[in-house]
Amino acid sequence: MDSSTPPLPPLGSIILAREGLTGLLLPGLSVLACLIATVIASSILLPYFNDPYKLRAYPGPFFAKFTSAWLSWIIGHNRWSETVYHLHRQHGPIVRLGPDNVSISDPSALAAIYGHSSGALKSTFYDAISSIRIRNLFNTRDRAEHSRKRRIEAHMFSPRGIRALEDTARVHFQVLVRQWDTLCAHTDKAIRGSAEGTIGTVHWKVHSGRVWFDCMPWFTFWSFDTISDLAFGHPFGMLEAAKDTAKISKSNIKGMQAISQGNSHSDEAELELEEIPAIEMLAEHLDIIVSLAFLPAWLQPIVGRLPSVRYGYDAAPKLAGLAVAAVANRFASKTKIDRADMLSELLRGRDEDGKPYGPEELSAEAELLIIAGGDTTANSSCATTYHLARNPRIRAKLQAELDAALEGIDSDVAPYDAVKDLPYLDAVINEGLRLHSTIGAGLPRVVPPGGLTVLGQHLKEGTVVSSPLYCLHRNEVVWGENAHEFYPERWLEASADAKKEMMRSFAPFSVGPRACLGRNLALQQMHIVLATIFHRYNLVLESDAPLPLRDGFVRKPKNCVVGVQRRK
Ligand code: HEM
Repeated sequence: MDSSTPPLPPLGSIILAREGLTGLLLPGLSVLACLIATVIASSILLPYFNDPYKLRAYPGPFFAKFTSAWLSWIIGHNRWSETVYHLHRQHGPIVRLGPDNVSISDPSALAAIYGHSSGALKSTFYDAISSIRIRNLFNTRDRAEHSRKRRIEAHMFSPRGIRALEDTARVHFQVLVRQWDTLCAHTDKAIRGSAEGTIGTVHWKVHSGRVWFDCMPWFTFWSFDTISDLAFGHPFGMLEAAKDTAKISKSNIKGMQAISQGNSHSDEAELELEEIPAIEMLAEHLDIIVSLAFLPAWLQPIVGRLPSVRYGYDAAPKLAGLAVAAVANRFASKTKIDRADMLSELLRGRDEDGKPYGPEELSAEAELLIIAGGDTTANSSCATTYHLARNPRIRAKLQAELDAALEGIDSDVAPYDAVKDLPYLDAVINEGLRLHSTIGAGLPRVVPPGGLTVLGQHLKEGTVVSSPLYCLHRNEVVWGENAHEFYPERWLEASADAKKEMMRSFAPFSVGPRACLGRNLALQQMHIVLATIFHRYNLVLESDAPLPLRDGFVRKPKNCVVGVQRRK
């Protein structure tokens, strides 16, 4: 043995030392454990017994009485709207969803909670939904800040503003049709009636005289390319590549600097870029932050470190990078500033003091357009397509209407003017929005000082209250026994009184001062895409199974495999 190596201590002394340590550690740990248990117990039990919002009388799940973690758990497991729906069926129109949170499912609740005179503002839930430090139109909770932003942005979403973007949007319908035509051509080339392959990342196969593929990615590629082109003047290029891919700035700090400097040495900002799967990342990110959003703010970043949620939680800077790169490129290229798109409108926008948006605020608003506009339109179009592919009678009736309206029009893409007032197409779109309820959850608001009376119940200031759209859209009292069926005729057959009741319960874009700003654009896009697809192709489902969904803040189809054949 090396003489410099200290001799090993006798075994007995190691045991004694350990016991000494344990003797010291154990009482310390027990005190700490007791302290933690006391803090947790008092933060859960005290509010329950004090009942500061006077919600104890309302029924609901046992754990919801004590902690908002119950609702987080439900959202995290993709069961938000469905769970709240079943709770209302079980308990009636008022259900407690958390220690300070109540859900009211009644048509009168919509105006009372979200209407112009309600006074209820967005809750802290919206603080979690931001990837850029500065707030955007959607997540700002301050009334004055919201009014300022809404004034700046409202006219670009007016019917006239949207019509001005139609030519830009048309290009992406054409690419969608070209890609689907290429897929359909495989049917003729298939040897002994079968073949398979991939285009980009989307798999297809031919059998039974049709080409079969998942149409959900195609709707998202189309919608994200359209909105990125309308918003930034540059599509992501997903449709052409048939792949979920977008370029972002590697460093948002450098991106912001490039925006501030507005360098114009070249046509593009000198930024290091990287490619990300933007749609997948956005979906993961939204799922995670929304499921954590009802937890206390200090707890969210701690839970966000867990390995199972880290990828989605940490995606925020990358998603911000989408907008930062696009805005930086736009600033670099002075020539493109005058292009007719939303970024030009945002750049021109001034508040009443003549102040324009700064670089960070501009990026925050541009990012919002992608997040709010891309996913929602794609999900609504895909869900409506699912119901049409599932119902041959309804599909044939729609196709007869489209054939008559588009006869003699020499265009692969249905012109909006030709399809915007078709009664059956309108009914199909309303029915798709009703039954699917793309945003189906109750949008949380805070009861203002002085309280709020909803459905005869006085709610105390500070209570979080919502009215779930999915439940209102499936209320059998309003929609009848077939409320769960896709039945567009209900919109055409209803008496004037019944229609009035239906409209009181129908709010796919929400109502009041925080209602969807992109409604006109979404409806225009849905009219054109559904008319174009169902006029040109016949679509059927592979199986009659229910549409698989991620049921979070946005109800997103996971996939929708259809068999497609050219009609024209
Ligand atoms: C079918 C498609 C769409 C549906 C179902 C939908 C639904 C909604 C709903 C329910 C809200 C209220 C959210 C809340 O209070 O938390 C909302 C807000 C908003 N939506 Fe949409 N939306 C759609 C498409 C779009 C599009 C295409 C855009 C723009 C590109 C857009 C932009 C916005 C904005 C900016 C807000 C925030 C408005 C504010 O707070 O003042 N939406 N949307």
